[in-house]
Amino acid sequence: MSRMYGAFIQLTGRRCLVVGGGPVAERKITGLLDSEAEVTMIAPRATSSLVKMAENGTIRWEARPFQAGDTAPFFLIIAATASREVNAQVFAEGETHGRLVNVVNDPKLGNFTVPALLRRGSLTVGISTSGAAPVVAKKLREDLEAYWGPGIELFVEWVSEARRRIAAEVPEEAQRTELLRRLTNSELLQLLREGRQLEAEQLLKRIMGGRGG
Ligand SMILES: C[C@@]1(CC(=O)O)C2=NC(=C\c3[nH]c(c(CCC(=O)O)c3CC(=O)O)Cc3[nH]c(c(CC(=O)O)c3CCC(=O)O)/C=C3\N/C(=C\2)[C@@H](CCC(=O)O)[C@]3(C)CC(=O)O)/[C@H]1CCC(=O)O
Ligand SMILES: NC(=O)c1ccc[n+]([C@@H]2O[C@H](COP(=O)([O-])OP(=O)(O)OC[C@H]3O[C@@H](n4cnc5c(N)ncnc54)[C@H](O)[C@@H]3O)[C@@H](O)[C@H]2O)c1
Repeated sequence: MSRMYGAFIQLTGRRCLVVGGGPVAERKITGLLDSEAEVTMIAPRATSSLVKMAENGTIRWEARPFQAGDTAPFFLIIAATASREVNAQVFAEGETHGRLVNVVNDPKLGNFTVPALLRRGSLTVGISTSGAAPVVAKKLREDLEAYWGPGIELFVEWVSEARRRIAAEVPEEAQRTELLRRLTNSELLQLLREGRQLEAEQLLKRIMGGRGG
């Protein structure tokens, strides 16, 4: 399998189609909703949680098999049935329209794959094995989650806030870069990882030298 191009896609309000309603479709739909996509599912049968999501209007459900022409209105399509033939048909049609198409059960098909995602606030870490071993992507994601804990989210928030202040208060470019480098290379992240928040706050203040208070 060739090496994939990494990208993060803005899906807010975009119409996305998932063909299939099994456990794999459910995982993909949960991910799409987490990115605020507008999700339509086409499948004769669906898991009980997908049925609930359709009932309460979280997703739109067309309870029938896939038909030619179904992909046309969608920006992104996931072929998640257990049938290679149906998934291949979904891919062929989506590809004709130049759409983004993911196929869950045939590594030779599809033009994108879904990575394992570690999400903490504005931070997203995506892990791909280029289709070689998805279970490894999952394991690494779990390891990273356990290693960084909730501290990683505060770290990103603090550096982001510091970056805003530095941009407003430090006119000299080289000095701005140097300050940000000191922050990110400091013990700050390690202290937050270990839950030593008070010490982390003191270190932050020391490095920022009173800027922005
Ligand atoms: C990362 C993750 C994202 C997500 O789906 O959200 C994801 N698979 C996950 C889990 C997982 N998948 C499978 C198992 C069972 C163990 C096993 O068999 O290995 C488990 C583990 C579990 O479920 O616990 C089976 C499996 N997966 C694919 C095939 C077809 C094939 O390879 O032929 C088969 C065989 C099916 C069969 O037996 O027929 C294919 C794909 N799976 C991908 C993504 C893409 C490549 C990602 C990469 O490059 O690493 C790709 C190519 C297409 C795609 O789906 O985008 C998610 C972890 C999320 C998380 O927890 O963080
Ligand atoms: N990519 C991944 O992450 C991953 C992980 C595990 C398994 N898989 C593979 O993904 C596939 C799906 O797994 P699953 O457990 O969700 O399967 P499943 O059999 O539970 O669900 C299949 C779904 O497809 C629907 N369906 C069947 N024919 C259809 C048609 N013509 N049009 C529309 N919908 C149709 C069914 O109604 C059902 O909702 C399997 O081939 C499995 O091996 C992929």
